[in-house]
This record gives sequence, structure tokens and C-alpha cells, in this order.
Amino acid sequence: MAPVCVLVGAPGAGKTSTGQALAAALGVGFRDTDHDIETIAGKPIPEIFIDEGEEHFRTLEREAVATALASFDGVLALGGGAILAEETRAVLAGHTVIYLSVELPDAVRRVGLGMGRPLLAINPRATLKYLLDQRRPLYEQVATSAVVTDGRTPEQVVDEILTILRS
Ligand SMILES: Nc1ncnc2c1ncn2[C@@H]1O[C@H](COP(=O)(O)OP(=O)(O)O)[C@@H](O)[C@H]1O
Ligand SMILES: O=C(O)C1=C[C@@H](OP(=O)(O)O)[C@@H](O)[C@H](O)C1
Ligand SMILES: [Mg+2]
Repeated sequence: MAPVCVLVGAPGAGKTSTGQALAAALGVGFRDTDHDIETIAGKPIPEIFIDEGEEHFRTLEREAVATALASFDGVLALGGGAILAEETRAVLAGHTVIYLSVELPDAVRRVGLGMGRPLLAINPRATLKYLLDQRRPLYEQVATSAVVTDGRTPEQVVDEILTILRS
């Protein structure tokens, strides 16, 4: 069993919201590893960062991604930092991985002051710039296709992913 596709990209790329619309268009289930982590931890992501720290969150994230890749056959959205783990990049090999790309102006506008994303709670613009520069090569490394989301509606992004999945 494998996901129809796995969505990766920076915070604000639209992995969660566009992923849900894509799953609906395909008539398949939708799963987000951030949600799985919250269920396993029994608390929201900001509380995991406060109580146990980022390293613990990343451990839960590696486990959540590996479990979902092995047991889910719908559209799977990862958290923006999941690809930082070499182990996760390795288990993504062989999957259909779509990189939803977003650059700083649109990403900042979409995530505002973080909205439940603890890494972006302080100085979101500078932090997002750092994250984008650090992660862009990793998203490109794991992706089998890339879709630009800047200046495009979620519907346009879904249409392009559907075209990719049909090809
Ligand atoms: N293509 C888009 N155009 C405009 N707004 C978008 C687009 N994709 C997502 N958004 C908005 O950006 C915010 C972050 O989207 P989300 O799906 O949570 O991104 P991610 O899961 O990649 O961090 C949400 O408010 C969402 O509605
Ligand atoms: O970029 C990151 O490191 C993170 C992104 C978030 O997910 P989204 O990319 O869906 O916002 C969430 O996993 C957590 O706050 C950490
Ligand atoms: Mg998300």
C-alpha cells in the first residue's frame, strides 16, 4: 500500500489545504502527518514544542511519516520540516512526491504570524526566508514533480497535480 501522492513543501505552500481539495477531487482519503502527531501526542503541535521541544517533535514526525507511507493509500501531506530527516528522505524514495513550491512573499502572506506553527511564532518573515533557503534543495531532492503555487489559486494547483498524476 502506498499513498496516491505525498505533498512536501514549506509552510504556506498549501500542503494541508490543497491536499484536502486534491483528495476530494480524486475521491480518496486525506491524511496529514501533523494531525497524526497531534493524535499520538494527545496535544497540539505548539504544546509539543513547549513541553518536550522540537527534537521530540521530529522523532514523532519521523515515525508518523514512516507509518503513513506504509499504511495509507490516499493523499498524504507532510509537515514542512519532515524532509530535514535523512531517514524520511530515504523512505520517500519510490513514492510519488509532489513539491508544492512557494517563495517568500506568498509564504509570508499565507502564514501570517505563524498560526499554530511554533517555528514561525517569532519573526515569521526572517524565519521563513531561512527555512526556504535551507530546505529548497531537500524538497527538490525528494520530489518526483514540482508545482509552483505562487500567485495561483488552490484550484489551479489541484488541476496541475491532477494532470501530473494522470501522465
Ligand atoms: N494557492 C494558494 N493561494 C492562496 N492561499 C493559499 C494557497 N494555498 C494555501 N493557501 C492558504 O495558506 C494558508 C496555509 O495553507 P496550508 O494548507 O496550511 O499550508 P501548509 O500545510 O503547506 O503549511 C491557509 O490559510 C490556506 O488557505
Ligand atoms: O516547517 C516546519 O518545520 C513545520 C511545519 C508545520 O507544518 P506545515 O508545513 O504544514 O505548516 C509543522 O509540521 C510544524 O509546525 C513544523
Ligand atoms: Mg500543513
